[in-house]
Amino acid sequence: MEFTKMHGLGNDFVVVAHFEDVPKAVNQLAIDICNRNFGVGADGLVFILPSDKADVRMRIFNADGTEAEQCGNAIRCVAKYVYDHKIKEKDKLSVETLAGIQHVKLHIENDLVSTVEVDMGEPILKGDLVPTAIDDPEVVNRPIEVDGMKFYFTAVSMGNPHAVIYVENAPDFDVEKWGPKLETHPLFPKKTNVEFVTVKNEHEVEMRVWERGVGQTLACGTGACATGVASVLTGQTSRDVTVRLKGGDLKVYWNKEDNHVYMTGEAKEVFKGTWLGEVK
Ligand SMILES: N[C@@H](CCC[C@H](N)C(=O)O)C(=O)O
Repeated sequence: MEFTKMHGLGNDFVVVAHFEDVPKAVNQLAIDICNRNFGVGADGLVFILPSDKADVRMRIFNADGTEAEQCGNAIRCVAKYVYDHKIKEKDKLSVETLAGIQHVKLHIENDLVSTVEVDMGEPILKGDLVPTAIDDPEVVNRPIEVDGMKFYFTAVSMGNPHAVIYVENAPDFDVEKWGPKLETHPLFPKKTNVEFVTVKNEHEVEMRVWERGVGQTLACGTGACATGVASVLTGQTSRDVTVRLKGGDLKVYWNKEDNHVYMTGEAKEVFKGTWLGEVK
């Protein structure tokens, strides 16, 4: 199976673009291919597929084999792949995902996509998609206890679940210790992505992330969007923020007019390869 290795700020993906649909045993394939010792190594496996509703369809599988509804960094990689490989030669694309159709604008330099702006749609603050079992419309700063430690989380869905937690110093926070305990807390029936955030000023936050089904990653696009929304809801930032992640920066803008969240950042193609394992 031919693949391309891509990343958005170090959130890395094995991208496969020549299938009509995903293989039957896709969950095991994702586990095998994402393995950093015995496979290619990646945070996720991404398929770019034909769509009858949009320019292309994206399906994203986490390193543990589970399918995610949405992935902000992967959408930017998909958009870059589609333009750079001349699958569609236009600078505005629509991408079908399990969380709906996303619209992207491409910024092109020397005939290649450099950065991508994604309309990530409206954040979801209530209902089944919000990562909490409690039927309570109040999403902001809810208490949660793990191993005798109390945190406060703001629940935001960007199509996939996020729990945003403000901490004193995100870059020094022990993500590896607390991330997995929060991801699998009984309060989150579908598990959750967890963002640890420090607000620097009204236009800048620092974020570290523990991703559902993956572990700590260098960046998370939907996590950055959820953080932008949570930071406005908690009155800490303006609607226009730079989210500083381990792998680099993302611009997030939550537009008051249409209630949509816009995310802008880079996407990179790193290498091509052939997967020699079985694809069933
Ligand atoms: N890295 C992604 C999110 C990938 C999916 C996530 N792990 C989930 O299970 O929801 C991003 O850039 O948004």
